[in-house]
Amino acid sequence: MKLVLVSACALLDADNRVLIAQRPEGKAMAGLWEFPGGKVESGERPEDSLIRELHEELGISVKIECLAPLTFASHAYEDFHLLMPLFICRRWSGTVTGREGQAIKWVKAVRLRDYPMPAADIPLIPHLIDIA
Ligand SMILES: Nc1nc2c([nH]c(=O)n2[C@H]2C[C@H](O)[C@@H](COP(=O)(O)OP(=O)(O)OP(=O)(O)O)O2)c(=O)[nH]1
Repeated sequence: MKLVLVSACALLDADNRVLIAQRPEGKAMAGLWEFPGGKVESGERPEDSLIRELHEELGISVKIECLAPLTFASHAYEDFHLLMPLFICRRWSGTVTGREGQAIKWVKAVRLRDYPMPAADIPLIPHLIDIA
């Protein structure tokens, strides 16, 4: 099966709220709430890919040293296997904005289960609760 590498980030605010974004209509898994990020392109480091996506999707600038690895998802979807490192980030510049029209929300880690997320993300929630 095809292995797809996706970098994702849990942005955490001063109250330990986590940022989630809603996948837009027309995309696979539309309507589900996800951690910002995206596919790592060939030749790209996962961290650089994430920094690029955070800028494109949310309009913020993140320094590589502000990304800390938390855990990863390894999940078999029907048509591909997802390997997704999850970083956390508490420091960025700029204001978080849904630049691609996506809804965004700051949510307490213990409330993440109230938002439908992709199957791969469910096992990540306890890790975020642990650090909150
Ligand atoms: N960014 C992100 N993607 C996730 C999460 N959980 C999860 O299963 N995914 C999946 C959804 C997609 O299949 C893939 C991320 O791809 P993407 O958002 O860059 O690309 P896409 O689906 O828009 O596809 P494409 O049009 O770029 O090919 O990882 C998550 O928490 N965040």
